Amino acid sequence: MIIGVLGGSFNPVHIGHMMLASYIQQFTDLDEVWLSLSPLNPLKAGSDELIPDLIRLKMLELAIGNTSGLNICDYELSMPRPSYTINTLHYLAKRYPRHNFKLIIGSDNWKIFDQWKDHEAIISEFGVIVYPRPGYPVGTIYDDGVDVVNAPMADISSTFIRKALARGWSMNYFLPQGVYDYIIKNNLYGTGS
Ligand SMILES: Nc1ncnc2c1ncn2[C@@H]1O[C@H](COP(=O)(O)OP(=O)(O)OP(=O)(O)O)[C@@H](O)[C@H]1O
Ligand SMILES: O=C(O)c1ccc[n+]([C@@H]2O[C@H](COP(=O)([O-])O)[C@@H](O)[C@H]2O)c1
Repeated sequence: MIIGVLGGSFNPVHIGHMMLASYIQQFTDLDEVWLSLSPLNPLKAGSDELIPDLIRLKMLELAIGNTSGLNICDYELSMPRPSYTINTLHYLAKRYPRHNFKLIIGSDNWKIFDQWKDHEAIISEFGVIVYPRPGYPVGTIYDDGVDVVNAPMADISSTFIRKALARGWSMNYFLPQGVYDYIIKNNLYGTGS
């Protein structure tokens, strides 16, 4: 099987992530998409807003449920921090030798991909799928091992959702229902205060 790996902090996972994962899984030759929970992006400083790993994992589980073709990878939670994507891909390739893994990244990350650890090895050993993000036109990419997927864009982010929740706005249409209910029930992101 060909598995696409979509990494993120998922703080919280929102419908933009889910639309993308669902689109790529169904409209490309990937068999599955695995959402890989990243405890800390190596290029971002830790933030107070990052809620505990296990709560973010729980929300991913609620978002995916038993959707066929979508899965969760929690390997990075047990890794030293920050966890680098190349290490995760090497681990997955060793752990699941019958699968081929490809990395899925947005055009925002593609722009700074040369700052990622062993970015050339990620392309040559695994391959990368780039999808468009608002404000970051993909243009034409000639690199072997890099494909572009024209997935539909939803211009929302976890940052926007955290801010809106903290202000008491309803984000029920921006989050998978189970995730929204869980946030409200547990007073996460400043809700209920
Ligand atoms: N609306 C969206 N549509 C498609 N991809 C998205 C969307 N939002 C984020 N992503 C991508 O999903 C991956 C995981 O994202 P991440 O968890 O950092 O979410 P985020 O919404 O960008 O978070 P934050 O606002 O906290 O930085 C990243 O590659 C990111 O570019
Ligand atoms: O391995 C790296 O050098 C590296 C550098 C920057 C980002 N990443 C990963 O890219 C994914 C998306 O990160 P983000 O914060 O832009 O959503 C997440 O899984 C990060 O761990 C990985």
